[in-house]
Formats: sequence, C-alpha cells, structure tokens
Amino acid sequence: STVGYPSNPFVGKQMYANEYYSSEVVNLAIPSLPASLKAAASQVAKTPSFYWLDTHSKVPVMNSMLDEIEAKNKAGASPPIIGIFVVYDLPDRDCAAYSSNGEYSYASGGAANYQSYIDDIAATLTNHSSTNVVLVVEPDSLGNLVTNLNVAKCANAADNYKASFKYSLSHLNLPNVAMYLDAGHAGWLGWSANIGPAATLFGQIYKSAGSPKAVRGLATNVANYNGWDVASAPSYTQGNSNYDEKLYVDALAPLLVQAGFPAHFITDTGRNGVQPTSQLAWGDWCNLKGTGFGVRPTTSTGDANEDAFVWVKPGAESDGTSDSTATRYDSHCGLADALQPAPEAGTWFQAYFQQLLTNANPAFSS
Ligand SMILES: O=[N+]([O-])c1ccc(O[C@@H]2O[C@H](CO)[C@@H](O[C@@H]3O[C@H](CO)[C@@H](O[C@@H]4O[C@H](CO)[C@@H](O)[C@H](O)[C@H]4O)[C@H](O)[C@H]3O)[C@H](O)[C@H]2O)cc1
Ligand SMILES: [Mg+2]
Repeated sequence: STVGYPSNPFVGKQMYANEYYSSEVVNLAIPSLPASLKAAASQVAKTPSFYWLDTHSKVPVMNSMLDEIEAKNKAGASPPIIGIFVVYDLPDRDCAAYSSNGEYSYASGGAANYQSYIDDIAATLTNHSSTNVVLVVEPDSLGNLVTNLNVAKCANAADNYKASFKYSLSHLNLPNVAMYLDAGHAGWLGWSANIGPAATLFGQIYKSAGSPKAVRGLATNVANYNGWDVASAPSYTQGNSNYDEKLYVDALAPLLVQAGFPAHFITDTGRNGVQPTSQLAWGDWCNLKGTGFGVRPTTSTGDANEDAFVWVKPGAESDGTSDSTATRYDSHCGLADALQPAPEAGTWFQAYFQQLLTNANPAFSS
C-alpha cells in the first residue's frame, strides 16, 4: 500500500505562536479586559495557532513569519520551531454558506488566480527549505462536496474544486511540508450516511494528485466545537454513533486505508473546552455561545491515529457577521445560540475572546 508521509511532523518540534495572533491579543484584547483576566490572556498570546492565508495578499506575511522562524531556529531554538498555516482561498469558497465567501470565483478566472496563489505559497516554502511547515488545506471545501451538492454554488464548483485540489496537493508536495486536508467534523461527515462517501472522496482526491508524500492526512473539527473524547453522547448528536472527534477519526481511518489513503489526523481543540456545548442544533457553527479554549496544542493525544491536538481557528476571530444587511450575512450567525453582535469573519470579536478565556478548560492560571 502507499507509504504516505512517514512520521508525525509535530514530534520533536514546537509550533510557532505567530505574532499576528499574539498582537491581536496584546493590543486588542488585553487593554479592555478586567485586570483579573490579563494574566490568563497573556498566556493565550503565547499559544500556537494556525495563520490563515485567506487572501493572496497574505502570502508575503507567511514569508516574513518563515523568516522569523528560520532566524530563531538558526539561533538555536529547541525544539526547532515549525510553521503552521491554513491554505484557504478556493474560488467560490464556503459554497454552502455566506460568511466566509472569498476573493475568487471560477466564473471570473478563479482557477488561474488560485494556481497563482498556490505557486506563490510553493515558492515561499521552497525559499525556506530548512523550515518545516504544516498546512491545513481548504477548510469546508470537500465536506461541501459530500453533503451539499444540492446547493447550486457547490454543485457548480465541484469539478473545479477537485481540479484545484489536484493542483495544490501536487505543487505543495515539498520535502519540508506536511499537509492535512480538511475533513469537516463528527457532526458533519461522521453520520453513517456521510462517512462512506467522505472516505471515497478523500481517497479520490489523494490519488488524483498522485498520492503526494507530503500529504500526511486529514484535519478535523476546524472552526468547530466538538469534544475529542466525551463521557457520553450529547443530546444534539442523537442518531450519530460518532458523537465526538475520536470516534469520528477512529471510524474514518480504516475506511481511508481501504480507499488507498493511509491518513493520520489532527483535530482543532481551539474552541472545544466546554462539553457538551450549548448548541441548539449540531449544525450551529457560527460564533457559538458558551464555548471555551480547549486543550493546548500537544502531540500527547493517546490515539495512534491522531498526530496532535492543535488550535486551527484562532479563538475570537469571528466566524461571520451578525449584521443582517451585510453582503456576507449568513443566518446561522443570527441564531439564538450565536453570540451577537458579531463582526465580519476573521476580524477580532472581543466579547468572544472574553467568553473563551473565562470558559477555558483546562483553565489558564491567573
Ligand atoms: O440522522 N438523520 O436523520 C440525519 C439527517 C440529516 C443529517 O444531515 C447532516 O446534518 C449535519 C448537522 O447536524 C450537517 O452538518 C453541518 O453541515 C454544515 C454544512 O452544510 C456545516 O457548516 C459549515 O460549518 C463550518 C464550521 O464547521 C463553517 O466554517 C462553514 O461555513 C459551514 O458551512 C456544519 O458545521 C455541519 O455541522 C450535515 O451537512 C448534514 O449532512 C444528519 C442526520
Ligand atoms: Mg467558517
């Protein structure tokens, strides 16, 4: 069978706590926090989270971050620091929702724009060949091709998404890179009706790109709230035997091997500290009330399938605006379990930061 990426890219390394997120916390959050929360917040500022390349114009920021990591490693950082980034600029992005629609569309040259975006990322990575980098590839894309082909925008984008994946996975297949493709979460693709088709699609995507050595596996729960290993099935998971991310990962892994994709996994624990969640429905994904920072990034997962727990969605960067007159307004951000008022996706949401901080589990020392 295909060998795949040979080892866990996080072992013996430390993840980069990027200065963009730390400056949001230090400059935007801490000044307006009650004194009692400032010490905890400064610990969040030092916690590694993924930096999202959500526009082509962010690629130069990746370049400067890799310069900084390279300098720290040359100066003897121990363990060596690795970069952690999200590739997130597919044309017709977030095709079943509105909050995170992106800059490109296939109807107006998006396929070529996306290739140029990927080429710039590849060049940046090649120019930093001594620095190891982990990439999460395109949150919410393949999941929508499993469950939302009934949405015209997703159906119309499907073949283009697959072509864009073939391009990105083959061009980012570099010796200093490990990639994890986004695999939604237990409440999305973990349902018995979805998990088989999901495994089939992931296998097709992997093989269409030539089974790239740099593809290590899949990322789960990105920008979502599910627990890793919960004591009992929350009520909102009724009907889905995969009611947490460990069950989802352990169910999906063997199906992927059968599909010719020897995958390992990482799971986003950035906002899953409170279990069960206060979701009124499991599909409520926008700025969920009552959440807390979860387990800090670590390779101590207790599961051979699971390389690491990571913070992919940076806590308190909004999931989407609650302004119903906004172009990118999605009704999920106006639900009773969504914290409001909320700013545009990706922008700082101070009330949400304070919520995550006070509900953090494990708690931050104050
Ligand atoms: O037992 N039954 O009888 C039965 C019947 C029907 C069932 O249907 C399943 O119901 C699930 C909800 O329970 C659906 O899962 C939701 O799908 C949405 C996309 O459509 C996801 O939204 C994305 O979320 C991202 C962040 O995660 C955002 O970044 C992104 O913008 C946003 O678009 C939600 O997370 C995810 O929870 C499944 O599709 C659906 O197949 C299941 C069982
Ligand atoms: Mg989103």
